[in-house]
Amino acid sequence: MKIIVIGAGAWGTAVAVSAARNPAGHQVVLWARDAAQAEAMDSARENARYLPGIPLPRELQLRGGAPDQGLQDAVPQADLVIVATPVAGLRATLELLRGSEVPVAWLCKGFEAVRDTGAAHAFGLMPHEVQRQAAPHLRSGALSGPSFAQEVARGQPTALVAASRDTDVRHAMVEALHGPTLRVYGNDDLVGVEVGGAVKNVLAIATGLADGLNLGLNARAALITRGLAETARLGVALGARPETFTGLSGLGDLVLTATGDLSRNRKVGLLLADGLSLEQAVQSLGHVAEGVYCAQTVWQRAQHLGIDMPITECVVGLLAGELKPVEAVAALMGRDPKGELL
Ligand SMILES: NC(=O)c1ccc[n+]([C@@H]2O[C@H](COP(=O)([O-])OP(=O)(O)OC[C@H]3O[C@@H](n4cnc5c(N)ncnc54)[C@H](O)[C@@H]3O)[C@@H](O)[C@H]2O)c1
Ligand SMILES: O=P(O)(O)OC[C@H](O)CO
Repeated sequence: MKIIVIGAGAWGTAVAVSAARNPAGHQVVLWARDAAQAEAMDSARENARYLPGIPLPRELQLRGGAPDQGLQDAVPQADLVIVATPVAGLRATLELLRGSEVPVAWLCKGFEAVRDTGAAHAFGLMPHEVQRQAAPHLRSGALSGPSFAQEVARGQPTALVAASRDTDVRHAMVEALHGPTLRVYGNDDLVGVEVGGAVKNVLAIATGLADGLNLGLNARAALITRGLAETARLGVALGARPETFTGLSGLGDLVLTATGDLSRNRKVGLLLADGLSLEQAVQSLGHVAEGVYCAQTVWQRAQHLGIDMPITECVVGLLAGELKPVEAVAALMGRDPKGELL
């Protein structure tokens, strides 16, 4: 296959490396938005800024620059385009691909913040809703699941989920990436996969904070399980199937991100517990932590649908500086008793 990966951050680079190493012998181009970054990666054969220590396979081609500097000409020849920007860059990238017949997969995990577009809709959108506005005829889907870039790039065993309502798009994602160290499962529940991938980032901030405050392992397990319950409540209200939330993009990614110290979202929570401001925490990461940007929009969608998401509500209050950690704990523990399955 001919594969173009747009976005040379940690995850785009890891996925491009993995596809280039696939025994099927794909031709893979990694497209950085900055031509100088592409040149630096090409001469060092490493993405020193976003994925240091991982040699780029000889077969992987590095390109970069504005889309009119070759990207738009290359797309029609591709069999799959993978968009690896953060959610904030998804709309603009999909607008470039509007009209293309090539299957497109996005890797970002979050909901679009209203401020990204200035659009008049009342709340932030899920990635597939952004696609419907930006490139309505695109054949597309999401690639998600528990996957730290560093581990995928090192070839450590990983399982992903390829979500699309279009069977051919699911197959293109599986064909591009399924291999000896990467299992890619198909799922047609795009809403469920996107909700799981977005909300786990918010919940990982909560567990990072709880762990940083030494609230204990019981608290962490409670946040993960009750966090999954509120994720599923929102997802089902948005049209997802409940069983998706026990799958790779639900339970799988939540456990990984909430407990794995490679997570940037978890790190934000740990840094906030250390007393850093949100701005300092985000600055010190050097990478995107989508939970910071999508907590508010997840909460807006939940409110709009009348869905109770108490942990997300606390994270929103904490990130906005309206709630102190001790107040958040008191708010969660002080809720009225209720049935577990409600
Ligand atoms: N890193 C991981 O382990 C991992 C795994 C799975 C999914 N993801 C998701 O993939 C997405 C990208 O994450 P990452 O780890 O590569 O981030 P990163 O911070 O390592 O890199 C971000 C990349 O996006 C580019 N970028 C930033 N803002 C942009 C914009 N507005 N438009 C276009 N490009 C922009 C940057 O130049 C950089 O190349 C996120 O949504 C993240 O949640 C990451
Ligand atoms: O580092 P995080 O918190 O953005 O998480 C990375 C991946 O989404 C884990 O699956």
